[in-house]
Amino acid sequence: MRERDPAVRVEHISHVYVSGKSAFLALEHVGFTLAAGQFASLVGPSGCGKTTLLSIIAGLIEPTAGTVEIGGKRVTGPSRQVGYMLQSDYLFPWRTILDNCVIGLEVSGRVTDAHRSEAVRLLGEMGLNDVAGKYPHQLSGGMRQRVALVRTLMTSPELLLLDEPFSALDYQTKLTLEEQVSGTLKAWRKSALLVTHDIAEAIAMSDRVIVLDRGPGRVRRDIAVPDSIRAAGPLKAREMPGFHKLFNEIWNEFEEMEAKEEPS
Ligand SMILES: Nc1ncnc2c1ncn2[C@@H]1O[C@H](COP(=O)(O)OP(=O)(O)OP(=O)(O)O)[C@@H](O)[C@H]1O
Repeated sequence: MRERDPAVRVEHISHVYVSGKSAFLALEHVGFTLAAGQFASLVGPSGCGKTTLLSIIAGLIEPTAGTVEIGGKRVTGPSRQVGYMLQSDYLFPWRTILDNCVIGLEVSGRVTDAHRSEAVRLLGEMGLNDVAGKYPHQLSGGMRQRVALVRTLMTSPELLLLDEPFSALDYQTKLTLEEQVSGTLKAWRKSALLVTHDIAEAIAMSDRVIVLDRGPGRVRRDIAVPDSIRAAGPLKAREMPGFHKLFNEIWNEFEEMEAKEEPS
């Protein structure tokens, strides 16, 4: 990636799902740019196309129109530059935690002892000491999500796509993980796009919150999170002045979208 290339450039993305004779416009003219090292959240009403957009950026779905560039290169299919982390951790139950962590590298035939040591070090950084030889069923949901993050980071992606990775966790675990993931991604200078239904989580973790409009999805608002909130980190962000004002601003966008939908 050249110095000035953004992590992601999404231009005029539209997507139509076709099944049989019916067609459904899921996204229309979506465009935004994410600078290298930035963390942005995508929020919007259920069904507005957030996962579709993430899948297009990941190269898993070809858009009907428009282009995506990652690190200055046009996306034409899945790429090693992108790591995907989902609500479910998708760890293989028959593999140890360490073997799960290096699976992405193993697939491309490049696992070394140094990689295994790095995975153990990263697990330790995420507060997971002494788990390398265990199996996924021996770990809690929050621990497994941390393993999933280590597995994602092991392939050295430039961009992480996070699709509701914390939504299945209890509140306390979720806050702890938000803090750990955010700290790790900042330390590694990774760019990330997080899809979440949780407005507080979006503000607490991000440099920007992108609000998608009710279907067909379009960018409705692109809101910068003030420096004071960003600098506080996810846990403390919620106590910062300005947090609730921003929360209400985004909440009002959702209310306006809902009001527009209601039959007159
Ligand atoms: N394979 C598909 N075929 C047809 N329609 C689809 C398909 N996948 C998604 N859709 C529709 O496209 C729209 C956008 O779906 P998508 O899952 O991207 O929304 P979302 O914002 O992620 O939803 P949620 O917040 O509920 O997870 C929805 O109306 C959905 O029903």
